[in-house]
Amino acid sequence: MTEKKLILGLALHDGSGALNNAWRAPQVNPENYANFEANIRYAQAAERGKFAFLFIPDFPAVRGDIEHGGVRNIIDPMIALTAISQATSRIGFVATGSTSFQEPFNHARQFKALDVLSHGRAGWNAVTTSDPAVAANYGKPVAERSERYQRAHESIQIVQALWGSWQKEAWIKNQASGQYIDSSKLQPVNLQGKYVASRGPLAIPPSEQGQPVIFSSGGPSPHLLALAGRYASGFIGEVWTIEDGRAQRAMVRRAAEEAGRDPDDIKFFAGIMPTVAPSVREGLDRRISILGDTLKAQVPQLANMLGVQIDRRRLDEPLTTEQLSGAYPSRDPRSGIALDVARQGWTVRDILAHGVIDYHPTVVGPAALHADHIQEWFEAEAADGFWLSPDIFEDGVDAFVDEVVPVLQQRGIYPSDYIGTTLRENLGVAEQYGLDPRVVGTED
Ligand SMILES: Cc1cc2nc3c(=O)[nH]c(=O)nc-3n(C[C@H](O)[C@H](O)[C@H](O)COP(=O)(O)O)c2cc1C
Repeated sequence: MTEKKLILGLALHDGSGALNNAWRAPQVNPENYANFEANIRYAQAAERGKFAFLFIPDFPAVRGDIEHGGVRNIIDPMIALTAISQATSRIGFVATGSTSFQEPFNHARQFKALDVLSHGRAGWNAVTTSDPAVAANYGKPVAERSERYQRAHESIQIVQALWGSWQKEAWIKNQASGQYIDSSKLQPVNLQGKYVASRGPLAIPPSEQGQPVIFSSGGPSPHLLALAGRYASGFIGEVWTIEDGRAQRAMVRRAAEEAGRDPDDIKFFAGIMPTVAPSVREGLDRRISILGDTLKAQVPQLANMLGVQIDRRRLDEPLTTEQLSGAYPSRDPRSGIALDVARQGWTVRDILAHGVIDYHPTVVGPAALHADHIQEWFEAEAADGFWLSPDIFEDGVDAFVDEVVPVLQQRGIYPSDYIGTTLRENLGVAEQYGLDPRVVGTED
């Protein structure tokens, strides 16, 4: 049995859950969007399950079907995590911050402050954000990709330099001598890039983990790989199959090596959207009762994925033999899974309730099924860990922690306790303070 243990993270966003319509589920308080106590409860449950981190995606704009679907975003990641940090002691916090719209000095200050007040548990998911609705909120156009990534390289380097600008031995705080700071160890960084700049220094001391950990998320474009390879300790991918996971994890590790780093210093995370229930049937029914008519609206997309006509009025019938023999997976990476589920003979409604159109693989059913999925991917080296988006946070986090986590622990692939007190220790990534001396230059 391998000594290496898998790592878990939990997505937090609107206080309801990852399912469409989660805010309408009877066990959910529809005010949870503005109710921080709910997020604190979920964080404490995840900590009971020894999760290494909470992950907060962020698209600061009104987008999507807000009229019926809810806001699908957290009010403010840094403020939410500040509150949560005071009600937890081990779990880490990875918040998204856009390099395209924030100044590096703001990022450096906020993330290091969170790191210090959480005693070394902060991480920054540095994204380039290409959503025009977000850009409009900052009064800017969406820059083209190479500019966004150049700005991202400059931003992360400036942020890390600012983090290191209060050197480890700078804080004398000698009440007898009267010397507070050794000012030779708190010096400006004087960094001027093409898009961003900062003089510094940043007046925040090191945390217990030195400085926050950097994460990257997205598809494996050459731009993103070059960024992640240089700076990221965690990479959140978007993969539906073990083969995809293996390929993307290998790409991310290679990118780290090419940047002069140890590939084990970047952990690859796959997503999973769990519905834990006593049986698959009960899990599907739980999802159907919440998803309601949104399932019917997904029928044309399913038909496209499988290359067949599907009549919306025949939602409660399986695909016919003719439909199945004519079906083939489209270019949509989820269509192979959809076809497998269809071939098992489920009705169209049930196929959709399996989450075949969700944005990460969905597992529905008893704990052992979830553990099998996770173990299979982990042992195939398709992921170092998973970030979970439970269907309904209110009872879905507890169900995963109380039912699935013990199975993973019994199988010897998940730790029975936290390795340490900092995010860096619990991810198993190297110490770093300031810039990484192994990493030089920006994107070619
Ligand atoms: C799992 C995952 C989570 C992401 N989270 C965010 C996010 O919270 N905010 C954001 O602006 N972009 C997010 N992204 C988008 C990516 O960072 C990136 O912008 C996207 O893949 C487009 O790539 P490009 O910038 O190279 O065009 C996420 C992507 C993935 C796969």
